[in-house]
Amino acid sequence: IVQAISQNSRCQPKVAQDLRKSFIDSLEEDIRDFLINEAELHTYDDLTKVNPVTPSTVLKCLQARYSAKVFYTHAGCTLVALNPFQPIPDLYSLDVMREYHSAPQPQEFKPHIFIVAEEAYRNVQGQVEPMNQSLVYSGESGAGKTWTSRCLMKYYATVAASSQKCQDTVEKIERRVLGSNPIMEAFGNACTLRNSNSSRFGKYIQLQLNGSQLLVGASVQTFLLEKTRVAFQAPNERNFHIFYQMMKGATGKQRLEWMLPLDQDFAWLPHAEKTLEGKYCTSRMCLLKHEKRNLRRHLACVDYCSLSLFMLCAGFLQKTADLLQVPLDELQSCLTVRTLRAGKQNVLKLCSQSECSVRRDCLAKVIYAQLFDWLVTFINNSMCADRSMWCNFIGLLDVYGFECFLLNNLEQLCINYANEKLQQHFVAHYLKAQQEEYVTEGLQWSFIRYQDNQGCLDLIEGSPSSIFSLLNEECRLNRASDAKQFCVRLQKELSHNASISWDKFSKQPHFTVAHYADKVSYQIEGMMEKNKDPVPPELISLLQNSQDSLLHSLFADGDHESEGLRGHSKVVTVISKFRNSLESLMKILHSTTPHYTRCIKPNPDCRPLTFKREEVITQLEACGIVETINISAAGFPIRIPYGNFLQRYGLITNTRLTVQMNQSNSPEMSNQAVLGSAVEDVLNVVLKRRASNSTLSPDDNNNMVHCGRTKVFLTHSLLEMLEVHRNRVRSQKAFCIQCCWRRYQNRQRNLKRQAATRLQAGVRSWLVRREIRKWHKAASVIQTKWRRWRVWMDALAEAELDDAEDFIENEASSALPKLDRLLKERGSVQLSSIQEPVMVRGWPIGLAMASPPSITVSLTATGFQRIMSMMACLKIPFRNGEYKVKTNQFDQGVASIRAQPRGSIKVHLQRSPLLYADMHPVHKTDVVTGFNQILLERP
Ligand SMILES: Nc1ncnc2c1ncn2[C@@H]1O[C@H](COP(=O)(O)OP(=O)(O)OP(=O)(O)O)[C@@H](O)[C@H]1O
Repeated sequence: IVQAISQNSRCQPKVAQDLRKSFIDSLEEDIRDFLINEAELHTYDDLTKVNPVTPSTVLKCLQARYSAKVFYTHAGCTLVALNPFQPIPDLYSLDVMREYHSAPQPQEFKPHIFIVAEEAYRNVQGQVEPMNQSLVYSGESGAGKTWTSRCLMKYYATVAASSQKCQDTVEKIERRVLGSNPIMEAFGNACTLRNSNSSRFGKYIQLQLNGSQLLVGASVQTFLLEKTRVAFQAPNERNFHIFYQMMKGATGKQRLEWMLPLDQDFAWLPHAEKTLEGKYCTSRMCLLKHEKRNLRRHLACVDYCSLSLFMLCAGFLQKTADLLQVPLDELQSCLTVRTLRAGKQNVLKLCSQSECSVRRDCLAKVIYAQLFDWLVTFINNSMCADRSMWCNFIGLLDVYGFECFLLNNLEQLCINYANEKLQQHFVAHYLKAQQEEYVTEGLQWSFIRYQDNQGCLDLIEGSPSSIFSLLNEECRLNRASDAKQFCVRLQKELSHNASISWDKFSKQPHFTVAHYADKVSYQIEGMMEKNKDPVPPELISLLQNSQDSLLHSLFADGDHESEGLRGHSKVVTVISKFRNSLESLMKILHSTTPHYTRCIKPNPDCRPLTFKREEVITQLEACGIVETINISAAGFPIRIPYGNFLQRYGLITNTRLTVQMNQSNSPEMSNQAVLGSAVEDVLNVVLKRRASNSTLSPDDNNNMVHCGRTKVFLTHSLLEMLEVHRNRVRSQKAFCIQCCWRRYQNRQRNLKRQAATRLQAGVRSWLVRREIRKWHKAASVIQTKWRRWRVWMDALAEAELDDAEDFIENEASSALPKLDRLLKERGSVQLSSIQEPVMVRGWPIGLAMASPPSITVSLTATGFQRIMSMMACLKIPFRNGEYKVKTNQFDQGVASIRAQPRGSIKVHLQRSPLLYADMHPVHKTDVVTGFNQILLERP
C-alpha cells in the first residue's frame, strides 16, 4: 500500500488519497488487539517491548511517544530518533550532557542520543575490544542526521575536552571541530524540496582521542558529493549555499573586483530570495592567526573560482576567463571545439550547442568537486592530530538513507547500495555478537531468522557479472551507450538472480532491484554517462595552465583523469570510485564497535510536531526497523547471571538461600543444574500464575526464557511478569515480617520482664552472692594476712632489723603473689570495693570490664546477647561508646552501644550480618532484610 501511495501521490492524488484512507483503516484493525492500553503506549522506551512487533504496532507506539514529546526510542540495539522540527528546550543543554556523562548507568535514563554517545565513549575508556567506535546514523533527507552529527560533536567537545586551559592549539581542537561544520555545510549543503539545509555528500568524521580519552584532533572523509547540483537544480531547489552566501555577503568593493553585476539573475542560482540556515564564518573555527589568514585567502580564491562558474553560466566568457586567469581564446576553444584522435593525428571538431553546454557544465562541476576536496583537505590539515598523539577514535558516519523516487538513477543506485552494505554490516554485527554469546551459553541458534541481503549485494557488486561490473564494462567500451541494449544485456546475464526484475509494461529501459527495504526501479537512460563522468582533456589542461595559484595547484598534480588522457580500459568510473571509498569505510566499520541510530522524518513538510503515519511507516520499512526489532527481540534481550537472578527473584519461591549455599560447595556443572532448576522453579510459578488468568500457555515458556551456562536469557515480557511477582511477594513478605517483628517484640518484652524478676530474685541472690562470698573469703584471707603482716611489722619494729628483713621476704613471697593473682583475675578490682561487689566495675560471669571504651567479652554470640540483656536487667551502669567484642564467631569485632530513650540499649555490631545467622531469630530476619542492628530493651 505504502509503495502504491508513494507512486500515485504525484500523478493520481485521488487514488493516493483513497489508498491512504484504506491503509489507515487497515492499521486500526491490525493494531486493535495491541492497543488495549493506548494511554500507556508512550511509556515504551524500547520498541522490543511492543508485542506483537509489526510495522503498525511500532508505528503506533512511536506516534504516542511523539505526541508526548518523547523523540528518542530504543529499538533493541539501535536508537530511533524522531525529528521534532523545532528546538526542544533543555533537550541538548550542557546540563543534560553532564547528567548523562556522569550517570553510573546512563542506560537507565530516558532514551537519548547522548546514551549512544556515552556508551561509545565508555567503551573507549574501558578499552573494550574493538576500542574504536563508529556511530552510524542514517535516514532520509531532513530526518535529522546533520543535527545528530552536531549534537554528537558538541557532546564529545564537552565531555572529552581538556580541563586545562593552555595556549596550545591542541587544546582548542574541539572548537575547531565544531567550527569546521558551518564551512563544510556552506560548500556541501543546499536547500532542497525536502530539507532547507540538506547535506549533498556523505561524511565520516573521525574524532581522535588520546590516552586520557581527550579530544585531540579530527578528520573528515567525504563521499559522493552531488556535484551535478552546481549546474543543474531540480525545480524549486537551490544550488550550494556558498554561492548565495557569497552573493549576499559581497561588499561593494568585492562586487567591483569580481565584476559582479548588481541586478543579474543567474540561472544557476535559483530562489536566491529564500532565507538560508546559516552563514559560514572562519572566526568560529578557532584557528591560529596565520591559519586563519591562510584560510581566508584561500576561501577568497574559492569564492573567486565559484564566481567564475556564475560568469560561465551567464555566458560572460571574458569575465570567466579573467576570473579563472586563463586566456579567453583557449577557454572559448575548450568549450566549443572537441579534439578527436584519428590514428596518430588529432582532429578538431566543432561541438553542437548542446555539447557546448555539457562542456560548460562539466568545467563547472570539475572545478567545484576539486575545490570541495581541497577544502576537506584543508580542514583536515588544520584539525587532524599527529598520529603519535591519538590512540583511539570515535567515528561519526552520516549516510544518506535508502532512497526510492519516481525516477531513480545512478545516484540512488549508489546510495541504496551503500545502505545495503550497512544493513549487511548491521545484521552481521549484531547477529554475530548474539550468536557468539548463545553458543558460549549453549543456546540453540536456529530460532533467529533474518533477511539476508547477500543475494541483492551479489546482484549489485558480485562477480563475475553484476550490475556494477556490466555497467563498468559498458562504460569502458569505446562506443555510444545504448540504454535498450544494456537492458537486454542485464536481462540476459542477471535474470537468474531473484533480486532483479523487470516491469513488462514499462516502455522505458529499466531494472528493478528488490532491496532489503523496498523494491526500487532504476532507469537506465543516462546511467552510463553518469558513470563515466567524462571530463574533456582540453578542460583539464586549460585549468592546469591557469595563472591562479589555487586553481593551478588543484589541477597540477595530474591525477585528474579526463576522458582523453586515460586509456579506455582504465576508465575510473563513478561506481568504481564510490565502491572503493565504501570498501575502505566498511573496513573501518568492521574494525570498530558500531552504534546505529535511525533518524526518522515524521512529515514531508518539515512542520513542527506533526506526525504523518504513512510517511513514517515508509521510513520504518526503509530502514528495516521492524527487522531490527525482530532481530533484537527474537533472541532474549534480557540476560541476567544466575546469582543476580536468584538474588532478585529467588524470593518468589524461597529458593534463594538454599541455592546460594549449594552453590558454594558444589562443582560448576552441578551448580548450573541446581541453579537452572531453581530458576525454572521461579519461572514456573510465575508463568503458571500468568497462564491461569490470561491466554498464555505454559508451553510459551520456551519462547520466553532459556537457561544458559552462566546466565538466564529472558524476553522483556517475562521480565515484566517477574517484576510484578517480585513486587507482590515482597510486599507480602514485608507485611509478614512486620507482624512477626511485632509478635516477637511482645514476646521479648514478656520474657524479659519474667527474666528480670527471676534474675533479680535468683541471680542476684545466688550468682552474685556466691561471688561476693568468694571475694569476702579472699578479702578476709588477704586481710588476715595483712593484719598478720602488720602485726609482724609492728613486732619487727622492735626486733632486730636483719631478722625483720628475712621475715618480710618469706611472708611476701607467699602473700603478695596471691594478691597479685587475684587482682589479675578480677581486672580492675580494687581492694576497697571488695565490700561492695555490686558496684564493682567487673562482671561475675567472665566479663572483665575496664574503663570504656573497651569491654572485652569472651563468649559465644548467644552469650554476648545474654550478657547484654543481663546488663540491661541489672541496671549495670555503662557508658555509650565503642566496645571491643570477642566472640567465638569471629576474632575481634566492634560493637557500638548506645543508650536509647525509654531505657533500651542499641547494640550495633559492625560485622557482616551473615555471621550472626545462628544468633537469634531476629537476626535471621535481619540477614534477609539486610539490617545488622540488634535492639535490646530494658524491662
Ligand atoms: N533533534 C532535533 N531537534 C530540533 N530540530 C531538529 C532536530 N533534528 C532535526 N531538526 C530540524 O530538522 C532539520 C533537518 O535536519 P537535518 O538537516 O539534520 O537533516 P538531514 O537528515 O541531515 O538531511 P539531509 O540528508 O538532507 O542533509 C534541521 O534543519 C533542524 O531544523
